[in-house]
Amino acid sequence: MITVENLRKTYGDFPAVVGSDFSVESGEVFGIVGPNGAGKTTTLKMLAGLVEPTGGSASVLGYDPEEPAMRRKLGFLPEESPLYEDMTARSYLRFFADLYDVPRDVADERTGAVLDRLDLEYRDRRLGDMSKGMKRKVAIARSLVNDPDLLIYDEPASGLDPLTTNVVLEFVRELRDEDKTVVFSAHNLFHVESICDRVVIMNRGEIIARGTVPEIRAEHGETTYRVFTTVPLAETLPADDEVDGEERHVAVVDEMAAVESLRERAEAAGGRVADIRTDEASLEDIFLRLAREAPTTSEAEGGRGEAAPGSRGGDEHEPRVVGGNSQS
Ligand SMILES: Nc1ncnc2c1ncn2[C@@H]1O[C@H](COP(=O)(O)OP(=O)(O)OP(=O)(O)O)[C@@H](O)[C@H]1O
Repeated sequence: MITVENLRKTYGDFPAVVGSDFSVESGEVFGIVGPNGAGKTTTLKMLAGLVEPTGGSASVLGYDPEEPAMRRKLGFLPEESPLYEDMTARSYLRFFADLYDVPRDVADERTGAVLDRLDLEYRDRRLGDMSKGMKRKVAIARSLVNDPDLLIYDEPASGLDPLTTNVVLEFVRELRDEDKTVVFSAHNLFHVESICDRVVIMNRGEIIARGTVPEIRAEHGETTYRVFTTVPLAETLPADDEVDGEERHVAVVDEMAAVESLRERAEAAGGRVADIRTDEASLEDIFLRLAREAPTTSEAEGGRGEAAPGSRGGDEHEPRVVGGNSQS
């Protein structure tokens, strides 16, 4: 559905996207995640044909994104939706239906169903009098007016209250169930973790990790085990809770071999391992670590463009030493 090869964008001298490679399969929810300035919006705009790449290529729905035919098959939600303040939601959606040559009755039914699912009331209210969340829902309905197979959403839930965020994210999840493909950006990792099939993590214009959330966890995250024993061992500390009058001691280890060793020694000491709890790194933990390991700003300013094309996932992404000091 989307193939991106060594896609780059430089604004003047500033490399906003330094060479992305990824593909999005039909029916996926694909997340592009990263902090402010990572290059997410620039990437999405290149896919939507709104920003011309400086280099590399993108194929979207089998088209070059610049081709008008592609845009008719796409639903794009910009980060800030430019809504016409004096129009009502209804007239605004009809206006876009006309632009896409969608008959009004079809458009009314289609967008009405979307707004029902998004719980938007007051459809005859001026857009200028609507809250941010309401406007976002209208913009989402607008993105579906032409019944596209592919949706590109820039930060769909950014700045919304928790309830509205849930409604919007749940809606995105449901789009997948209807065989739509969704590519969306977020800086809130929780949003991505809960609904994406696959993600790329971007930082300072480059992709620093990619895969399903479990794959990224396996590759970049640390799993630790809290092992509860009924007898004290060299590396255990007393645990707060007793269970049925039985003492609990706890050790934190990061390998199954260490868990086994604790088990053997607890049994040798007349006790046992009573419980093992696994703590998995959240995407947030992994992201913070990867971002720390990424180039410093000084390297980024002079060196984003020198980066090898393509992803820097996996072994390629060793912490790099800058000016003799690695980031700590
Ligand atoms: N039109 C432009 N001219 C010059 N620089 C730009 C332009 N658009 C974006 N940039 C710069 O490119 C970098 C990437 O911006 P981009 O908007 O793609 O990031 P982002 O990940 O979407 O960030 P945010 O979460 O803040 O929206 C930023 O440093 C930004 O200042």
